[in-house]
Amino acid sequence: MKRLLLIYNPVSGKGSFKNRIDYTIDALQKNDFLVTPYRLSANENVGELLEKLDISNFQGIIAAGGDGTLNAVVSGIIQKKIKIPLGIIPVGTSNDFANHLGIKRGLDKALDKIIAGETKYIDVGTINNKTFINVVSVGNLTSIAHKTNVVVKNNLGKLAYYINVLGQYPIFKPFKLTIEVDGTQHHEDALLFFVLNSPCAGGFKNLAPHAKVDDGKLDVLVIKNCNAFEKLSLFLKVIKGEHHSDDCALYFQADKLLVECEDVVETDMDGEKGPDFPLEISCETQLKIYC
Ligand SMILES: Nc1ncnc2c1ncn2[C@@H]1O[C@H](COP(=O)(O)OP(=O)(O)OP(=O)(O)O)[C@@H](O)[C@H]1O
Repeated sequence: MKRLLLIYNPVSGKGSFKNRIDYTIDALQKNDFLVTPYRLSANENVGELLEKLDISNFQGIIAAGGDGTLNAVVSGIIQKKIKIPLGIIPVGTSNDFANHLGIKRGLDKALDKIIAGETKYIDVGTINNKTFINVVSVGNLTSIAHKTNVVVKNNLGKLAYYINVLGQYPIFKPFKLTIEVDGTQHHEDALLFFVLNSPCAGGFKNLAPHAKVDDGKLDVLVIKNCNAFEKLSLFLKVIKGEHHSDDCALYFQADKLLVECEDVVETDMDGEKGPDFPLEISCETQLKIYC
């Protein structure tokens, strides 16, 4: 039998996966996989866990949770240079990254991908020596994500987040960014800043319309400071994925960038608090996933 390590987050999304573990083990066992479940703790270092477990006994790792769980597990895999494939069971609130990979909600669909055993390599981002799988963001959107009450978020899902975004969008505070790419510096008075691996983030499906997870590049999007009318018009374009050529947006691709900020603003990576400025961001490593 092939051995799989199943790392699950008991609170992701509505916390429902913990009631589906027996079903998951049964489905995989019927297909000749022996499953070792592991219950993730808040802020756990998965790299240390993988070292303790002697991962050479396993043929694959599964992460069951949302984007934050995926970030924790992928960080451990990259940190310990582990080469076995990763399976994803998307049971978080947004699951932006899994959605883009075509791994839809629904346990059976996710398990089918693991059982079928097909794999591919995808890009992973690095920010100040930490790993991100989907997105780095800066700006008020980030503090809204961090401040959105977990209980409310789990009950209302993305709606709680959108209500907060819409309420606070008119009063987003601008910040002064310098982005250095290939020897060129961009100076921007920004409202929001994103570096994306996939096109989807924050529940928006086309935030980076040209992004591909396996092109060795990251997509950079700056929403510039603009007047109230331009803000509203841009927000509507973002929903349709038509914002990237707008005068109030700067959008390009890069494999390496250095970002400095004159103001004090929070950063976010994959929905969790990110490092402080300056940010050294690159797209370097490739991750093998069941897909
Ligand atoms: N056992 C646990 N108890 C409480 N919190 C946990 C536990 N394990 C992990 N966490 C926390 O869960 C968060 C990650 O949640 P995750 O992103 O998977 O779900 P989500 O927010 O519902 O989904 P998404 O990010 O896709 O919207 C991290 O902050 C992590 O520290």
